[in-house]
Amino acid sequence: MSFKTAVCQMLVSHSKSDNISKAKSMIEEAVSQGAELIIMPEMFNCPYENTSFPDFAESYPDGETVKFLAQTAKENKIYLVGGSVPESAETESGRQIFNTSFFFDPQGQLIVRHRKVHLFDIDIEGGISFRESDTLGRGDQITVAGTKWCDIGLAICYDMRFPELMRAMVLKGAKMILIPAAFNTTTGPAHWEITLKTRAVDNQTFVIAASPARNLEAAYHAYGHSLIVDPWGEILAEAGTGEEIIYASIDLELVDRVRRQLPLLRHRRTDLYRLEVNSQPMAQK
Ligand SMILES: NC(=O)CC(=O)C(=O)O
Repeated sequence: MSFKTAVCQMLVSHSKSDNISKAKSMIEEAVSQGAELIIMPEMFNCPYENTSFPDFAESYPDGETVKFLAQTAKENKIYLVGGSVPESAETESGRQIFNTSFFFDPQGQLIVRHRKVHLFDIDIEGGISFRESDTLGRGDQITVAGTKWCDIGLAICYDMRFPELMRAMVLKGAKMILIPAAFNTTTGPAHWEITLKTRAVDNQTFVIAASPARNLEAAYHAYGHSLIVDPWGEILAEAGTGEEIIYASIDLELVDRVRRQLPLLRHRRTDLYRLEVNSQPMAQK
């Protein structure tokens, strides 16, 4: 059995309400094309910059964006990954903002939320510097969502660079990994495609990464090139740098076929090495 998935590579502006309206029209377009699983980009309601995260932050379940996501999933009877948004939440160490992805089912119920686990604190000579930890707290869970098709792993952008996290999701049963992301024009050309293809080939899963469109008026220039890769490492769909929806038909039988013919997971030498996982078994809502 296969189903259609879509990635909405949308242009993000400085207006939250415009971003939500744009997301709505792109999601409706994808639904009209038969998509049942739709993935939005990282920070789709907010410019990707530390100065904006606190201003755009909202809480679950009453925030404008999360309400919109739940309602849109329900109205259209789709699985909807709400890219990510700045989430404001009370924690043991006080109020914090997280870079959070909310994943809704076709009844509009939250299945899981993933808070970005690895914060993007980097300084690349002649390129980009960014410190998410200036404004954001980090999540502490490995996130796998149960859906009617299969278990699906969820991570955000920089998380994809950590193969242990991806493997941990796969060991929990994930056959697909979804990654709202916003690489940039320094790291994107160098690492985006090779990293996504490698995660797909190592884990023999579908990997779907959703980027914002490139906005040259923004402080942070997203790479674009949203990508859908199959478990054999084939690219099923790739966006350019502008606003665009990409689609692919997902046949989960391919995961089983590839794993049967090339049994990497079974051939692991767990007598020699082993992945130790310390997080809770499942992300909490
Ligand atoms: N923006 C990110 O979180 C990650 C990124 O751009 C990179 O890893 O490169």
